[in-house]
Amino acid sequence: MQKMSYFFPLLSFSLDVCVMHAIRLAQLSPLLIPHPFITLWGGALTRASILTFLTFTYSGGVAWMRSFEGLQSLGVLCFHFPVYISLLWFLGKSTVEELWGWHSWEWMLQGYAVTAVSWLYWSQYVSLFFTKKKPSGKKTELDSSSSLKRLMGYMKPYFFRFVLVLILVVLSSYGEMAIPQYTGRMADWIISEEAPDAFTQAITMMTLMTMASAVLEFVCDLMYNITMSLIHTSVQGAVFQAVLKQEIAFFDATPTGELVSRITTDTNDVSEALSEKLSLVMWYTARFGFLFYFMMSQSWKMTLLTCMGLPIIWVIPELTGHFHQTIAVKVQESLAKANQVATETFSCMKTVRSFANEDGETEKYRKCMEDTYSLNKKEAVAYAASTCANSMTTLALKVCILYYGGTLVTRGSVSSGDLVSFVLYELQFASAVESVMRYYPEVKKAIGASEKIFEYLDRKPKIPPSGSLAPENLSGHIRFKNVRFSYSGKTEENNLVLKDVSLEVKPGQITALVGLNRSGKTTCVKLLERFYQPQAGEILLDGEPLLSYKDQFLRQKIAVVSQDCVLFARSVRENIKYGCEGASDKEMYQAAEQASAHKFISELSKGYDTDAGEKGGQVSGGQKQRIAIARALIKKPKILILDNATSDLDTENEYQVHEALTKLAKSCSVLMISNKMSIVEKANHIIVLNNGAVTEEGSHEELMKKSGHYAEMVKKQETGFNRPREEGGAEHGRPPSLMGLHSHQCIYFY
Ligand SMILES: Nc1ncnc2c1ncn2[C@@H]1O[C@H](COP(=O)(O)OP(=O)(O)OP(=O)(O)O)[C@@H](O)[C@H]1O
Repeated sequence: MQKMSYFFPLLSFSLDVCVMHAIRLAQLSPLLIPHPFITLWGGALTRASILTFLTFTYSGGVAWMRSFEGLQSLGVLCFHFPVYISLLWFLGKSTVEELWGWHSWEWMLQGYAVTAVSWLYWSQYVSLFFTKKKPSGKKTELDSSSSLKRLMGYMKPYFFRFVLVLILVVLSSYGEMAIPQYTGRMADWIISEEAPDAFTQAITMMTLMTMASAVLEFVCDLMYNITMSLIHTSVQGAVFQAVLKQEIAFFDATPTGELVSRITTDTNDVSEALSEKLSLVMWYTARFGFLFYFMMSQSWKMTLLTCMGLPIIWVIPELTGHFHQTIAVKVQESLAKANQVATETFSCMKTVRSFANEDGETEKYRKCMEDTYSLNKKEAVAYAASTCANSMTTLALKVCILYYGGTLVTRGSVSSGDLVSFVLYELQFASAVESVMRYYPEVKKAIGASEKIFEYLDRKPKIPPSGSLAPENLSGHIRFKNVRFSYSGKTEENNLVLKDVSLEVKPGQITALVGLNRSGKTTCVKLLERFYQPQAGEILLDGEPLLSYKDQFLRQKIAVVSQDCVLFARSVRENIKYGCEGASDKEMYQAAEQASAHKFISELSKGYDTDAGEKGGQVSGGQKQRIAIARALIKKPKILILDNATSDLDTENEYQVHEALTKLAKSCSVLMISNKMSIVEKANHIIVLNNGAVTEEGSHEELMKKSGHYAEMVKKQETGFNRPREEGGAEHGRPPSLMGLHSHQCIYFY
């Protein structure tokens, strides 16, 4: 079957030759002699039908022939003569020679050459603009077209600027045509020795137009790049905003690096491609248009010859270049092999020496280098051949154009100046077409890449809509009623992090939530902050579902300080006033006093204006926590949550903070998560969480009497089960109320 398909082109060609000869004979019949156009079109139709019939019916046919490209090439082969000859007739040119000679051997082979060139054009270049190489198929096409629409949306506000840019591109490109155009005129002047005015006029026009073109190009580039930077900034801002709106689970699942890369790298890549590459595509397309127009106006025949030659001069160097590339890769591999031998030998030098194998290794290395040398020789030949093919094909096209142009000048069809202009146009034309072909796919790729950015812009955050409640008097009474929750969203018992949790945090009290690690304490806080939604049960605030409150209102009323509290790389003042920029300095000092932070902040080099450093790196852990507590207190919250926020405090500060909390608790609810029993035992109410379920609750004394989980935890601390972190360190300066506490109060539980 495979063999048969090689036979098929030969069969088609033989059949085509027979058909063409049959048409030639038919044309000589008395019936058709007076109607050569009927023979021309009828013959072409017959030829096309027979070849198509063979393509579809012959079982050993080549599949490519049945594809769109195959049928298109067949169409070019059969119909380019009728179209060309009819066009000549339409333009009033003589067609006798063509009408009676189109089926000759010479014309027929020429027809195959034209078909091959047109196929090259299509497959290598034209199809780039439509369907070429789309491995992911339809979706990519759709994606890039919808991305393009979205990008256009961002360009809309600058519509008039873009129109102006386009006008400037067109005008400036037109101005660039002055040099070839007037050089041709000057050549004509030299040959025909016209009046000196013509020369001066040509040189003046050329200078003026070129200067105007350069100025317009400058203005255009400036305007375009500024506009693209504006678009870049607005896209980047929109992506940043869209990312910030996402639910916390999205941030859990998406690595920070990826988020940053989308906002910076991806938007930069797209913007760069659109600023640079799109601008080049615009310029070269405009140049291409003018060059083509001027070339056509000089001589359409020479233009056709140029267009026929261009794919050949691109394809041949591409093929030789490919050969060179393949050998270059082999050279690299061979060098890597030699390097490996050297590295291995040096790293195992002791083994080599002990086996006295220095000569063996040298021989091995020499062999590798010999291989590299022979590949280097091949590479040098391939490089030379590639360079030579490049210049030879360019030269061949130039010679063809000059030869053909010379013939036209001799015949008087074009002037010598026109030929000079044409050659100069042709020089720019080849590079203009090549640049459009090169940069257009890159622009398309960038537009496709913008899809990734729009993915974030389009993403709807999986957060329930904000409620409407924002009562003036919020007491801060929290109730968890049979709350069940899992991070994965799965509701099977073994996936649940919280299992039917019911608890209450009352205003005017300090409530402590304790439990072993990973028992779900922080998860309760995250649910209170509405970072996640419980799968079952409900959370009530002052008797109303948490969801019915306004987002902004809740963020104001609930303040959370966690152990891993983050300070921003800003001044301490900005950190404390974060989110409460309107707060006065007096309020800031008050909050800092309550958090036992005022003294140490005042002692910092620049006081409240000291930079906290990256992630608060300029201050110690305990100081960071106190600043974070001050940041929470300045909000005057109705619910204050301290999630292991006092773990890094020394005893004195811990005492002061606790005093402040006790005062604060009178006007709000304080929920404290801590494994530091010295603090926990002072809470009004203690809730013990074990493996996602509430196992005990009550005051310290009540829980100790129960001898359950809580009592066990206290006992473990007392017996020093866990690593002590601060032994006796608080003796000096310990405040009276903390003096004489049990030993467990100085032991931290992890
Ligand atoms: N973002 C998350 N995605 C998936 N699982 C999580 C996430 N955060 C916490 N978990 C898991 O939920 C469980 C409870 O964690 P949580 O942080 O609420 O416990 P905890 O009692 O506060 O623990 P610790 O005292 O160690 O802070 C743990 O098994 C933890 O691995």
